[in-house]
Amino acid sequence: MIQFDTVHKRFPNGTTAVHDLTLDMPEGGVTVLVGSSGCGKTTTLRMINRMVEPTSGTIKVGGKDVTEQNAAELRRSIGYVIQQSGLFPHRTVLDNIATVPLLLGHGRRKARARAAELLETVGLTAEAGKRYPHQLSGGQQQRVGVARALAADPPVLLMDEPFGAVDPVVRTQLQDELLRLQKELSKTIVFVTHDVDEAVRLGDRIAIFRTGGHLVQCAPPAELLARPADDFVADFLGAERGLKLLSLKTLAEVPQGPAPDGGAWTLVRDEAGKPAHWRSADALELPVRPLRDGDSLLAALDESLASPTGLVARVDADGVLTGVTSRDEIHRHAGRAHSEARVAA
Ligand SMILES: Nc1ncnc2c1ncn2[C@@H]1O[C@H](COP(=O)(O)OP(=O)(O)OP(=O)(O)O)[C@@H](O)[C@H]1O
Repeated sequence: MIQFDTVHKRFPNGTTAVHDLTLDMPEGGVTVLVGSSGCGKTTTLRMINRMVEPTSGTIKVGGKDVTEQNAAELRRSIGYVIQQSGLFPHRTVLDNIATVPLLLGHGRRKARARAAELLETVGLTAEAGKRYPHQLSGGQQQRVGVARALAADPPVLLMDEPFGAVDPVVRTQLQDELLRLQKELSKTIVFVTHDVDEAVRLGDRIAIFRTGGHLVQCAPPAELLARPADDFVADFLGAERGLKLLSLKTLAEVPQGPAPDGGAWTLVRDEAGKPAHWRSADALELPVRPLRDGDSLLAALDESLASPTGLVARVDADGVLTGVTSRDEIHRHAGRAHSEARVAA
């Protein structure tokens, strides 16, 4: 757990970057800091590992006041990932990842073995480990940045716009990877972003700041989307709040029925039982895009609107058809998700 208690940061030039911040960031969870440019997100993050010292107030990590710890040791015990990955250009990828274990006194061999293991964890090949950072794509460099931050197995990970410089497709992949890793590792993560969708996707809690370093609201994404504290938060979350809320719900809770066979549409399957295509009564064939239980209600809504059949084909983890769900059923659940969120908030 990271605890901010009335933390204030005023820089020598008179700028107040963080204004009396009191905020708990739960252990093993992802707390996302969002807000417009200059509202104090990075300063908040950097006070946790003492790259910036607060003017007043206290910050505790795991119950210990950070100012009472040696700053260098503290920094080594907290992973830190930034947008430009911050890799050493003249060291190979493997050596970049091994840096912190080496600093912590692990022998060279052990540090490199750990680095090789982490390469795999973040989805890179052993071959990539032999290259230099400039020989990797932006997305791959970010993966290396994450691997390096994880190298000392720190309980806390600070991530400052880590995926800000990559294209949207790679960004989604990196977010997926982080969610997968987090399921295994349960780190206490503080994540800064400008992107509301990224915040909703990754955050267990989202803290919204406004200029002057004021915290406006901190809540789980569903609560924030259903009940923004004020117009500032509502505007910040954007016009599609309702759709974003559906991105948090999964298709698993929506019932399914048998696939149609012989009416206006037939869902044709291959020998393995996987959906192959839709066939109309007059033999028109259309592609099918099946969804799994873990897909979001938003994806289901999108597919139900896009599919001329008005049906969403559903498959199990192996891609085998389990049934179909109608557009009406999905709409009903979407409406219910909204009313439930409003009541719960
Ligand atoms: N070293 C410094 N000296 C003076 N002012 C600073 C310093 N660092 C940051 N600031 C100011 O403090 C305020 C908060 O900055 P900070 O970088 O924390 O904001 P941010 O929300 O992370 O912004 P961005 O999203 O643009 O990265 C800004 O007005 C910034 O100009």
